[in-house]
Amino acid sequence: MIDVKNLTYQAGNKKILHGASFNLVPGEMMAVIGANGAGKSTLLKLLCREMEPTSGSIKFNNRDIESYSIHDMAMLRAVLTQHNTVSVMFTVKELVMMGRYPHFENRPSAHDMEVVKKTMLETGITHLSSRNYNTLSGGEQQRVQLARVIAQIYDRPNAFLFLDEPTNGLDLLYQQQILQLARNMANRGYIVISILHDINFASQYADQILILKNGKTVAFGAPLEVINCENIHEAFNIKVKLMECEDFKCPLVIPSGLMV
Ligand SMILES: Nc1ncnc2c1ncn2[C@@H]1O[C@H](COP(=O)(O)OP(=O)(O)OP(=O)(O)O)[C@@H](O)[C@H]1O
Repeated sequence: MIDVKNLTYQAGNKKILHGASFNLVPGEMMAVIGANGAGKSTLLKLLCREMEPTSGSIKFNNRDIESYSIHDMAMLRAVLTQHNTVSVMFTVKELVMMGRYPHFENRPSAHDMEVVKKTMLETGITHLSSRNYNTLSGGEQQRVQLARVIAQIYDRPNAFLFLDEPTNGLDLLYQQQILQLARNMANRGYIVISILHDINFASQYADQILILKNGKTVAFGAPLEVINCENIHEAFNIKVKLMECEDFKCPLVIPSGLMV
């Protein structure tokens, strides 16, 4: 369970995040959407404990996150960041094994190797196993990175998966594959939080959506409750039209011009 209350982050005089509050239960996927500079990455960094909040609280499974050791945090949450350049030559299998580093000291156990094998199978990258990671396409690399973070928490059913714009730079097929893999993790009981730029992907894949603008919460709730013209105007400063679509949890959002 993740319980966030009144989370605020300030840099100098600038409030970057103001009083964000939400809670998520196992099996839920939350998308964080909002315009550039809305505070999405700041929120994710606070959740990862990469930065400390100015005020407010974050509880993971009913415990303040500060009470977890660094090792416990590595067992509890895995993070897919945006920039994953690898300067040394690693095979795909070696890179996915990095996700298991918090689980062993010198050598991976048979269990670690089994987890890497299963994760590669589930993310559809087994055929790339011996390839040099740096020779893969952007979409293939993103799937390998996702396999790495899934391997980190594969055998931790109460864990969380945090994704920072995981579909960035990917074609439509890879975008769908990455989000489906994230959705599958939520369906297995993990809590997944993903920053997304595409509102329609957010409403298609997420159970909850947090909409931010200038660090403030515009809305938090199920796609049907929060995806409407008013909230999208408010958050993105654009006009939109809504179109009913059978397979979506809420109407499709179609940009229809700038606000005057
Ligand atoms: N340490 C800092 N000092 C001053 N301003 C900061 C600091 N960190 C972030 N900001 C500002 O806070 C705002 C929110 O940044 P953040 O990276 O969280 O936005 P975002 O919603 O992830 O944006 P994007 O969609 O462009 O990635 C931005 O205007 C950014 O310039």
